[in-house]
Amino acid sequence: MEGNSILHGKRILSVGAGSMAEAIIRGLIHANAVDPSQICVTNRSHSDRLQQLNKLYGVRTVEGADTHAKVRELAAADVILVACKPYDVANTLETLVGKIGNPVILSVAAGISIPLMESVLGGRPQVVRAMPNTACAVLQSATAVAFGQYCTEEAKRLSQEILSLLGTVSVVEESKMDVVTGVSGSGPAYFYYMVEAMQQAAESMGLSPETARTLVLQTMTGAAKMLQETGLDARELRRQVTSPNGTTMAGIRALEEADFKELIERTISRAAERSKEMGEQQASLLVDRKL
Ligand SMILES: NC(=O)C1=CN([C@@H]2O[C@H](COP(=O)(O)OP(=O)(O)OC[C@H]3O[C@@H](n4cnc5c(N)ncnc54)[C@H](O)[C@@H]3O)[C@@H](O)[C@H]2O)C=CC1
Ligand SMILES: O=C(O)[C@@H]1CCC=N1
Repeated sequence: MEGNSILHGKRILSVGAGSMAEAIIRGLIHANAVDPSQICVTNRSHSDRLQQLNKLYGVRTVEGADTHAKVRELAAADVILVACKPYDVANTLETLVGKIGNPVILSVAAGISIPLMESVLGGRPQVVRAMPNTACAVLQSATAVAFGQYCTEEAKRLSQEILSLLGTVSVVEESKMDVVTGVSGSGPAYFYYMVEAMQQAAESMGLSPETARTLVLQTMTGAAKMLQETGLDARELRRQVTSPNGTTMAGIRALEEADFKELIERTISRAAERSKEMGEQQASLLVDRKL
């Protein structure tokens, strides 16, 4: 662990202990970027889940109901990772008001806008909205980030440092976050779906499950490495696989007949729309509550 890192001695409190919180915690611990004692996790319920995270990663935990300990953790936090479901964000942030200093509020919640979070927190909170993906767990996330109006340079550097330990970081305008969510937040699931489909097809055509898994996984990994390491774009790499009138051409033709590119556009667009919709729902609930 680097003693001179901007993360040195910083306290990170994760509000939420689900898949995304675990992916980030696992990544930070595996990157050897923080000492487990710098991370504390809290959850609304399920103390067995907190115990599990403590056992797996050595992080500290506080139970939702453990009020004194929680108040202490909130007051001391340098970064509060908001990793609960989008519909829980506003209520969760409300419970922080008056109990926190001026930490970086690092939200990974899909759809929930920076202005909404700023308005719930009141004052001049340092809100950072990020959209990582679960590959944080293996330090390969494609993360996009947008900064709120009250973020200091230090807050921007701190959040970027944390996120860049977990993979690539692209700074975007907040208005692009729904699209980002459709592309790279949900993206791993499309990829896994493709893997499932290829494995299923391979098995139904007579390959053993083990052979199907090995061939499909290595094909995906090899193709991803070719994209990264050759610097060639996908179209050129595809051309190199496609012999005139050969097998690949026959396979690609089936994808074209099914309008594969249009299907992918629809897939990303639906996910992006859902992100926008979730944000709008939460914003209107908040307006209703204030009336
Ligand atoms: N799963 C993914 O691939 C990605 C998820 N996200 C975002 O991450 C967030 C979490 O998603 P998941 O981890 O998949 O959900 P999840 O359902 O696995 O975890 C959410 C956790 O938050 C806890 N929680 C709810 N309210 C709380 C409160 N007031 N205090 C403490 N804990 C509370 C719940 O008990 C639960 O453990 C969501 O907002 C999602 O949009 C973002 C990028 C990718
Ligand atoms: O499915 C979801 O809503 C979350 C956000 C991006 C990936 N998973």
